[in-house]
Amino acid sequence: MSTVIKGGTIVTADLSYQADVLIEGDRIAAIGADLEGDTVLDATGAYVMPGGIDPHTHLEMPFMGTYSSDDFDSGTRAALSGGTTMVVDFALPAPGESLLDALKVWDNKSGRAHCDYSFHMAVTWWGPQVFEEMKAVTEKGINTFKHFMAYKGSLMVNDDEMFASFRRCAELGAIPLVHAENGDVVAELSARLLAEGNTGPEAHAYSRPAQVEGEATNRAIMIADMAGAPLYVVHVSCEDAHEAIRRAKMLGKRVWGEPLIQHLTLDESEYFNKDWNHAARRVMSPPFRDKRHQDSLWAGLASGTLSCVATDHCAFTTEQKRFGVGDFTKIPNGTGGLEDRMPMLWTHGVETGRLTPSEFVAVTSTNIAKILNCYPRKGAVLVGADADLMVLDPKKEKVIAAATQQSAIDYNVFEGQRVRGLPRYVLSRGRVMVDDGELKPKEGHGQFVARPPAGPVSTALSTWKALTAPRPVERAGIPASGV
Ligand SMILES: NC(=O)NCCC(=O)O
Ligand SMILES: [Zn+2]
Ligand SMILES: [Zn+2]
Repeated sequence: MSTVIKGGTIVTADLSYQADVLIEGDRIAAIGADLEGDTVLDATGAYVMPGGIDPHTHLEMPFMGTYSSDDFDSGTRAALSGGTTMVVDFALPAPGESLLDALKVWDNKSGRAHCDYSFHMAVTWWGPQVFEEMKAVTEKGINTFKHFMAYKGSLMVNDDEMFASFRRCAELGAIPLVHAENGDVVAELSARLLAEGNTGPEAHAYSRPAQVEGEATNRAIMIADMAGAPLYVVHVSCEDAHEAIRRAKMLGKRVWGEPLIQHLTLDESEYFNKDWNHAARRVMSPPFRDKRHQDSLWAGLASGTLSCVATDHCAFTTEQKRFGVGDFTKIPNGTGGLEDRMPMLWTHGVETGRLTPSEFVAVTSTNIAKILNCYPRKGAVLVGADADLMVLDPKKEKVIAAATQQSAIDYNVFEGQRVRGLPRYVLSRGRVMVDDGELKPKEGHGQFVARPPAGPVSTALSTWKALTAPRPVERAGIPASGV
């Protein structure tokens, strides 16, 4: 059985051109004019592009006394319905737990996935066992390790632990990721705000000013540089963090920054809404910022100083959010966005002229596939690549509404937004998952995508670090051993 996508404009991270795409089995078999196949998908007037890759999701994640409500079933249905064909979730060992045991738990959960997926491994504690197991984790096809610099008392790791883990990443050809907020300062500010009677969701934003993110981002960059590892900074929300990344990049450091669609399009005024539920539903870390910070993020995407747009999809129901009535520090942190990332970015990015269609492809798919070392299997429209594709109809539009979403929660932070540029078709390894706008999911279709270590950037950086490493100066008559 073959499928041909006919009459569309192929958009990749560097080119736009007219051609048909022939798919045989899981893969793209040919790209060219007048191709024939058993099934024909009409892409006239539409763009054929790599399916989105969301590098930052938390599906069924144990967090703040509960579990995020979207699992690999509802979460990947939401992904596909918005044109995302691969998600990368975080395996999260409890402090003291084996990394390999945590991986088994995530393997079990992901059996329900409708689209392909991979994992990052979180480093939530440090010791010889973690050091050893990191190697085994990379051998299982996970080349990224996440570190929380916030959430003091639960997931947070300290600088010495981060330095040790980053060094291990460098040795293994892996990439450390950081949630960059100064957890000590956040804990202090939170306690003070509560003591002063600031208990509502707006205090969440006050407790995490841009400085806590800027400081932690810069600290992580410097620690990674000293450890000889590249660095990926998740959910960059502000100019302070972007500035640190931009500066590091200009100095030749290997750093990537990931803004979220939420921070690009929603602002801090949400936290001052008189409706407690409205404000609490938007509580996430880092919090939403103001227009100056949003402009900085958009500029970063256009200029290339920021690399990928993610969602950090971590969805909690209103009932779960209400755990924090009377104490904002107990509101589960997280928002949804998997279904909305691509249409929101197309609408607010491409339709406004902030991004070109090729830049849209780069920041939603191709850049992250390269960083995670699964390109060109993913993130490409090339012969031999997985047929993970979206046919985006620039004229198709809808109004975002919780009532019609795939996500299991009872609201949507983008409720009421009119978006254009919706999927006409979405294919996951050749299977049509969205057919003329209608979702046709298949539970269990998703497969794990193994991502080997020692990608090109890690290899180049370790070569450079070896070349510039400290070495003794040989001096006549002075033995190196001091004897
Ligand atoms: N971002 C957020 O508030 N929740 C999910 C966990 C994390 O990424 O920090
Ligand atoms: Zn985070
Ligand atoms: Zn996250």
